[in-house]
Amino acid sequence: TTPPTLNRHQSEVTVDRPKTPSPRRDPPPRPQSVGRKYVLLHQDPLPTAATWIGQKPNDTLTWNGAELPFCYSPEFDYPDVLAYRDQHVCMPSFNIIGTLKGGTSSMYTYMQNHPAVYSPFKKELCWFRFVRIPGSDVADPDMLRRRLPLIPRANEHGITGLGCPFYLADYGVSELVKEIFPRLRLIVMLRNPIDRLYSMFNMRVRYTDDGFTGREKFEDFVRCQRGSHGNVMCTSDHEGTRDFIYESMYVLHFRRWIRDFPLSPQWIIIDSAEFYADEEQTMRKVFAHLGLPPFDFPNGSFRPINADPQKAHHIMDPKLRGLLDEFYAPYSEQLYDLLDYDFGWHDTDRLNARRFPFNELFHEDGTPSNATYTLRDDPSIEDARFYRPPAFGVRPKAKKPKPRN
Ligand SMILES: Nc1ncnc2c1ncn2[C@@H]1O[C@H](COP(=O)(O)OS(=O)(=O)O)[C@@H](OP(=O)(O)O)[C@H]1O
Repeated sequence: TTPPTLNRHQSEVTVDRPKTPSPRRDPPPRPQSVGRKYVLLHQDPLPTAATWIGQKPNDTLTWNGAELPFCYSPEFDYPDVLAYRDQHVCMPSFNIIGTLKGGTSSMYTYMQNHPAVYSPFKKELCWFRFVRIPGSDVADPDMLRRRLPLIPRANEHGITGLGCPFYLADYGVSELVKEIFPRLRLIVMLRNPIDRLYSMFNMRVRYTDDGFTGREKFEDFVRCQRGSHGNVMCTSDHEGTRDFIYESMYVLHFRRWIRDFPLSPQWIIIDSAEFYADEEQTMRKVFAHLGLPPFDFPNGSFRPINADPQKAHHIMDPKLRGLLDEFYAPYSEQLYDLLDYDFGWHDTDRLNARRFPFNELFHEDGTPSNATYTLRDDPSIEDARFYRPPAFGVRPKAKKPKPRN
């Protein structure tokens, strides 16, 4: 067939194709459940799910003696919105949807080392975050397909995938993913919620964006991230600046996501601590689960990406850490129940001896309740100075460069 002509200003491209049976009208049967709830990478043996990756071509291609998975083709089962350029766009097979500061950039980078993984334009193609902004040029559905790797027809063995760790905590993304990429592998890296929060804060201070000046103290930030007048944790109403504290309440995000994607081997859930401790072993398992042949990483491949260069720029007060431990423990425990796995993030013996009614802060569906809890109960935090970030989108003015003499 002649390749379709592409007009960038057209939103739909008509393609003349011979009348062959359409996989969209007559989709291949879904694989049966493999009997496990989901894939947590400590499980051994891993459930095999390689058949989910793509349609098998008639001719197989092997690499290092193993058969390679097949790049998703728009002809396979994707909606028209992505079906152009005929078979030449490789659709994502996986997306690292969370969690921010969980080691996602390293995971993404290490995955790109595999010869059968095609690299898209960049990691954070967060298409579903922007698709709903009316009147914005980023709402263009061409945005995603223009940035996906183009695969020559003869070389469609291999997969591609994206990394948008914002998605886990975003509202409304799971519905869109279900609509557009119903079989996307959802990779989530879960890090100790306090370390994640601290890492997130440090990055913002380092980059002085999102309204940060670079002089914020972690205590002030935690005390009132959203300027909620001294109420501890200042939980989000999901507007404006991202709520980093809320982002670490993983169970709330999972509850939303599993409405559209029940726990199944479509999920790959990774304990970041285990990944940091042995990157190679984790990568081996991720590749195996994606149906990719094993890959021997060259020496020196596991340099941490996005590491905070000045870890000690502001030391976390141990009392504050204790308070955050108390705050997050109930959410983490619910996560352990949901995933049937204890990440061991909190000092549970100490916490069992002292409990705050944090659950009252949220309704079952994760929306904040009117209940408040004040830090005044904690004698370690008395001189409250409230940090109030400016509204989202307001950036400090760029400094004018000094004129040279
Ligand atoms: N291999 C390895 N070993 C140990 N630690 C590692 C590794 N890879 C990433 N990291 C740490 O993960 C943090 C960055 O996470 P992300 O890449 O997900 O950040 S981002 O959301 O993409 O900005 C960042 O944490 P902090 O240094 O605490 O900020 C990285 O140091």
